[in-house]
Amino acid sequence: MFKVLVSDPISDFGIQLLMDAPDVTVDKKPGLSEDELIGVIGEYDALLVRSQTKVTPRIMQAAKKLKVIGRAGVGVDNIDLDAATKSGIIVINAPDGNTITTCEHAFAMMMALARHIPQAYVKTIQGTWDRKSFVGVELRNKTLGVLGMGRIGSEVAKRAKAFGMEIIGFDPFMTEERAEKIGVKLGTVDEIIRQADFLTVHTPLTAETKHMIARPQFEVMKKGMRIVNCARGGIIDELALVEAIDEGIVAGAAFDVFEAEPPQADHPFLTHPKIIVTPHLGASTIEAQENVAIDVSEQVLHILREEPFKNAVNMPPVPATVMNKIQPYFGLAEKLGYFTAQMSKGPLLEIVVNYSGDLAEVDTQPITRYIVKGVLRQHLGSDVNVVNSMHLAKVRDINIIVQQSSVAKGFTNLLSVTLRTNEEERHVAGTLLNGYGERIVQIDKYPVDVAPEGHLLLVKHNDKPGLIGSVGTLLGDNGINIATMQVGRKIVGGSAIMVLSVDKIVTAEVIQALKNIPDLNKAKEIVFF
Ligand SMILES: NC(=O)C1=CN([C@@H]2O[C@H](COP(=O)(O)OP(=O)(O)OC[C@H]3O[C@@H](n4cnc5c(N)ncnc54)[C@H](O)[C@@H]3O)[C@@H](O)[C@H]2O)C=CC1
Ligand SMILES: O=C(O)C(=O)COP(=O)(O)O
Repeated sequence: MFKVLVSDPISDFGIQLLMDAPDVTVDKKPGLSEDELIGVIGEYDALLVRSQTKVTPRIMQAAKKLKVIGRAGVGVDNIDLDAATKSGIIVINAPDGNTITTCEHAFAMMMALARHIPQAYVKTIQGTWDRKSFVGVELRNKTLGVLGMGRIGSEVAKRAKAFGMEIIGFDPFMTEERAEKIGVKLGTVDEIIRQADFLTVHTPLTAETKHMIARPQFEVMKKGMRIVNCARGGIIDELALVEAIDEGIVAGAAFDVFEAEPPQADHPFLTHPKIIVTPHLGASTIEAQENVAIDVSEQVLHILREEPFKNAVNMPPVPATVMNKIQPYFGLAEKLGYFTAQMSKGPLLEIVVNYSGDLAEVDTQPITRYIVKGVLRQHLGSDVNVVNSMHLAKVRDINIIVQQSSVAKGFTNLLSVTLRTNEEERHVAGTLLNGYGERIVQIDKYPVDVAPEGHLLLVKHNDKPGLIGSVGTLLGDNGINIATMQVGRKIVGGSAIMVLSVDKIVTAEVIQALKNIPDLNKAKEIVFF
């Protein structure tokens, strides 16, 4: 039974899928402190959060069973991604479910700012009928600067067009064609801040975007411009903004997010007459909360059940079309890595992976993660997974070389793994055969055809008459049934290998007895999972 902890308020309707799953129990414990979370996290397989729960390295260390952290929303800046990756915990988010809701909130904030709605409301309900102090401005014919033209920024731009605004945007990934399609002029950050009557930011908070709007930017802004931040606190320097408003450069600001949340009681935004604020409500609609909770619940369930999943934040993104092509190789990749590692002696220095045939034409990074996972699992067991395999190899100074070639030695696809240790170099190649599934087709220099499953016995010997019979007799005498047998050799009478799939474990004594057979050079049992 998988245990899921929900530590922030997340839509019940959205997590119904998890609550109904027969193999899952869900505990809702919103508002736990870091220490409280550390106290309970050890028993959980999955953690579901929004932005309140700060998932720190200390929590991750205590989370011995945790496989996945699901963020019911977009921003994952409350989750220490490096610590998650090192601990092999998959972090997923729900990037699409709150786009429109947050865009609408940014728009509501921009309109409230233009027409002083919050300030006018307060005065009116206090009994003052003040029509002079709240003369606003129209949005029509104003220039809206949009920094960050991803999902939310693009939707804001589309709506601004309907209000008759000119839009000038910047995003490192925005092409001229796409900008033209949504009616946005592209500009540099400098051009945007000089021209904007309204400026709205929709980037994540990164080292690059932190304080991207600060004193030097305020100094060149159009006098009387207005600023909206419904993305992340810290993109705009809060103290520099207050100064810019007090100096008359900025006419007003609307903020949904703060550098520290919740802000201290004496935060200058909370009392400034020209700044309006909301308590991080951008994603807070019934629709968005249901959407993100459904999305994240579906993916968490897939991860717990070891099924394919999407929206991982601490793994490279793979488009669905590519994923469909590469996913069938994941099992083979891990088995090849595991097989080669079991064959090898000595500390591992290098893993060389070669993709050929069909595999040379797709992004195979995720397959490499499975190979490395297979290699490392021999010694690290369940501590290694596809999230941390590359990291664990790196910290052990294991070099990973990935090669591609279009020729696949007669196969439509071929995946080969070579391990270099300080003692030897071992090599295994496999393929996915239509109708037959996973096959190992080469071991070191020998061609074979073996299904990577169960127990295999790998024997190196000299190609001499009677040797196969001796091996069969010895195994038979020890009650070990041979299911299949493959012999591979390069030249008649030269060195050869035998791969036997056997029905039960071959004990150390039997291995030793095999090694005593004349002309039998090596015997090794290989197991699969
Ligand atoms: N207030 C709230 O409750 C909510 C806030 N958010 C926040 O809104 C922001 C945007 O979310 P989405 O549009 O869904 O993300 P997104 O990933 O679709 O878009 C972000 C865009 O920012 C761009 N970007 C990154 N660095 C940049 C830079 N230096 N200059 C200009 N652009 C840059 C990226 O290329 C990307 O296109 C995120 O920070 C997210 O956490 C999202 C949902 C709710
Ligand atoms: O999705 C995001 O990035 C948000 O900021 C929304 O945060 P929340 O889930 O409302 O705590």
